[in-house]
Amino acid sequence: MSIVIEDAVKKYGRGESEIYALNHVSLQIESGEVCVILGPSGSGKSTLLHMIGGLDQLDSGSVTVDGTKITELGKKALTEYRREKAGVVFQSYNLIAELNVKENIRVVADISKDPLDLDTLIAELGLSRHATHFPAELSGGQQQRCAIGRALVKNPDILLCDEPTGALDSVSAGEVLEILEKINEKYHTTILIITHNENMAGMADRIIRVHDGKIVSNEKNKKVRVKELKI
Ligand SMILES: Nc1ncnc2c1ncn2[C@@H]1O[C@H](COP(=O)(O)OP(=O)(O)OP(=O)(O)O)[C@@H](O)[C@H]1O
Repeated sequence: MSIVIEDAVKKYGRGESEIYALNHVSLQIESGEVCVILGPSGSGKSTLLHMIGGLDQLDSGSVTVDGTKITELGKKALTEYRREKAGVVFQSYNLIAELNVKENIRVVADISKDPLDLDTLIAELGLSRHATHFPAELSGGQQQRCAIGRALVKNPDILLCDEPTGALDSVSAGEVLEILEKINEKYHTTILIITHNENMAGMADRIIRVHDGKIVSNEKNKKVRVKELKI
């Protein structure tokens, strides 16, 4: 799904404490791209991702996904967009502690129109042997792979990942990124990844750099396999 953002503005605070989280941002991401978003803390990366995910509202400007201006959708249509089209993965895995891996993923499958096959997805995530394990019995990397499964089971067109490897060691981070790479290849999901890790940029088709609420660069990149990166 292509993403077009036009003149997006999001401000927080008032008067002296007013800040522009997004300061007249315009950008375009092509369908099926892996896009890595880099920038210092507080530069507006998460705000940008939330807007694309329909999780928050702009003050002005627009976000268009696959030809639909999601910034103009009513409540019901926006909920449907979030439920069907956009999957979100956070640094903290947010799994339900009382449910095992398969059940955590099934919760979302049950409310999706056309979910992926649970067992196939769990195998792709490398979690077949852990399908009946509870979050407390999993490593951080395994928990994040489960969280990715939960975001992916609805077969979204866009997968939005906010620092997905921020809490992981480099080996687990590499495994998570290889899964994102595989998913992009198999399902042609457009994937946006926020990170502080410059080395991750190598896996991107597009690298976007954000600073003080502005896009400072947005460039195509000739990507390499995650395996070849030093994460
Ligand atoms: N709900 C909020 N209320 C007030 N200010 C906010 C809110 N959300 C974000 N901000 C501010 O907007 C700016 C951009 O925040 P954002 O979280 O998008 O940055 P970020 O680049 O994702 O940072 P980090 O890498 O630390 O997660 C920051 O100055 C932040 O303090």
